[in-house]
Amino acid sequence: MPSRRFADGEVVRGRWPGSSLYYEVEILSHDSTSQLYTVKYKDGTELELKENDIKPLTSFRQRKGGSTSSSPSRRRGSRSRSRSRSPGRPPKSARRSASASHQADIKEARREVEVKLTPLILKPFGNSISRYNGEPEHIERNDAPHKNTQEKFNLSQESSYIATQYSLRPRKEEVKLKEIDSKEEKYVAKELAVRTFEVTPIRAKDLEFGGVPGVFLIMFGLPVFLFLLLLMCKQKDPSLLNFPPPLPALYELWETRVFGVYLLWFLIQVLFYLLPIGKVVEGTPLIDGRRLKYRLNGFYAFILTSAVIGTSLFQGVEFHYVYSHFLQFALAATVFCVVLSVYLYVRSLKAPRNDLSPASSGNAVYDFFIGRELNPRIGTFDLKYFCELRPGLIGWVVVNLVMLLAEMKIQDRAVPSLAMILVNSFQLLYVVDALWNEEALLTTMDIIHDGFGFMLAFGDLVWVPFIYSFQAFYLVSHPNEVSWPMASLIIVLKLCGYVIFRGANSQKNAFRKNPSDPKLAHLKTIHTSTGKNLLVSGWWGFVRHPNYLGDLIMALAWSLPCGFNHILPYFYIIYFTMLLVHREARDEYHCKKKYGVAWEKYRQRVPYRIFPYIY
Ligand SMILES: NC(=O)C1=CN([C@@H]2O[C@H](COP(=O)(O)OP(=O)(O)OC[C@H]3O[C@@H](n4cnc5c(N)ncnc54)[C@H](OP(=O)(O)O)[C@@H]3O)[C@@H](O)[C@H]2O)C=CC1
Ligand SMILES: CC(C)CCC[C@@H](C)[C@H]1CC=C2C3=C(CC[C@@]21C)[C@@]1(C)CC[C@H](O)C(C)(C)[C@@H]1CC3
Repeated sequence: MPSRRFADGEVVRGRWPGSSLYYEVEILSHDSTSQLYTVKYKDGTELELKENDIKPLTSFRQRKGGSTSSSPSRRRGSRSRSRSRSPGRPPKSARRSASASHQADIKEARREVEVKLTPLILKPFGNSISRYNGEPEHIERNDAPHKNTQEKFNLSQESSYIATQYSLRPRKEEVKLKEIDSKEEKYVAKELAVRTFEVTPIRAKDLEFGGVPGVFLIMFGLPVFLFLLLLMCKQKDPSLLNFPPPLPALYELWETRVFGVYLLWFLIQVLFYLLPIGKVVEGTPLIDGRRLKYRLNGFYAFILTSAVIGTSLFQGVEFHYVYSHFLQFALAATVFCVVLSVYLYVRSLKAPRNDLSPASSGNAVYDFFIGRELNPRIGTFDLKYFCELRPGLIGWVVVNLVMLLAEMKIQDRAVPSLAMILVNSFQLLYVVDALWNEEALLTTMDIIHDGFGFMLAFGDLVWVPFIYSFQAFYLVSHPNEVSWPMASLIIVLKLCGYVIFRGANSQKNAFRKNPSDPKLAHLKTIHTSTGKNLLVSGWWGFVRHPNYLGDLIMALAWSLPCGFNHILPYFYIIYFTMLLVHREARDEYHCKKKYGVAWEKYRQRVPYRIFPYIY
């Protein structure tokens, strides 16, 4: 049996995941199978660390004068000393051979970070590690003056993560220091990136979606369920009490021409994605400090697609073909998604460990579903990012348009029904909003946490275009007349949902981008030991996931135009409630791990998750 180096109860220094910082931790236990130590940070956060990420207290060589207990001013003194070793001052490395200097620099950088940022340094600031995170006195107004330009701040904000980890200085000073330090920290992060970061395999108990049996069921069940729903919806009486229609044989559903049209659609979107228009931004830092670049041109892709669709309509292209072959298109998309998932899994086997998703487990079935590789790319082409917003999401709008035209044709209408117009415009607003705020996607769980595997491939390429368009599909064969007063009420509901959804998402994105944004000065925050704070007022003080609440209200407004004759058009809101309740639980789990006691405090301050006074 392999021996362990540290005993339970021993106080050591543990590396904070994703950074090079070492904090005082207590060893709680050790798992001999996974060889992981469960450690507790002073703010109560419990994490599992590898032995390599733990160091005895004695191994931390202190700077002369014992800087770990230094006062704020002395600390800054130590900063300026460290700056003298930044790339801006080459002599040291210039004196050495390239590889020797490289290695030595890494060593130096590591020692630098370890010594400079020991938690003891910050004691005089009432740091969250030495005090209960998020206590009332730590809840402060977000009213720091905004001195720096947005651009400057953005540059330093994420990359100076290391420097701000435990710092609770006045914000004014903080922002200045962030700027000064950003270059240095970037350098350190870059150098440290050469070390391989081992993705810790998560244990069976941490598997989400019901583990291996759960994901197995989802992978086989969802496509079958999709076809059943579509077939049911096509029935004259789509009551759930009716026996579900038999699934047609695969050969009846397969049409090579349809698959060709689907491929053409996909390739057009690839082409638009590759156009060198739109600004390039950096994603959130990866586990090894790197930040990937993303071009934001989703909105342009949408405009170009609209132009192509408009021209095709004008040229008399028969869009009814999509409606009359809807099941065939769903199958073509499913087949494409399966092939893509297999490709993603196979290529992930060659991916460096650094590139694996934190959600991956080491189990082949589970990883095929959740995605093994976090950001699979071919050159600069980011497969996950592309699929999340382009072929499926824009495809959804096109499918809705197809349904609108089909309704006019089948019901022999000169103009579409009010119900169809409402559904089309509501969902168009949702998609345009997503593309307009494309950058916000970079901070979602899908991009940061989940890999790219069957789950997102199927969700993005099949589920979104063929299930999210379900209301419009339903209205083609089940007309519903909506009165104007009813329509007005539904519009008000949709707008309320949208205001909450957009308000909450924009507030959080603005805060994450620039916590000193003067527009957010009135908001209260809780400090956390990671350096990122949590909003506790505004939308995020209302419930813990106000964006989900807004999204669900909008989802209800999408179903109401279909009337109350059948439950089928309400499938979306039922599914979506389940998805978001589950997603909220996943996010809660991650935030608890990330923020420890501060998250607990946030939960106390904001007790409801999604629905105020209900849940
Ligand atoms: N239409 C659809 O099918 C779907 C739509 N969505 C929508 O996508 C959007 C993004 O959703 P999702 O990625 O799940 O999650 P969120 O956008 O809600 O992001 C959750 C993260 O926000 C941060 N956070 C949580 N609480 C606070 C707080 N009080 N103050 C500041 N930051 C906080 C945390 O990350 P950190 O602290 O690390 O920044 C947390 O992990 C939502 O609007 C959702 O409705 C999602 C799924 C499906
Ligand atoms: C069926 C599967 C088990 C689950 C599939 C889930 C996916 C359909 C969703 C997961 C997260 C999504 C997001 C959006 C669409 C649905 C999926 C892919 C989103 C692009 C919709 C538009 C929003 O404005 C958004 C915030 C950009 C969404 C991001 C998450």
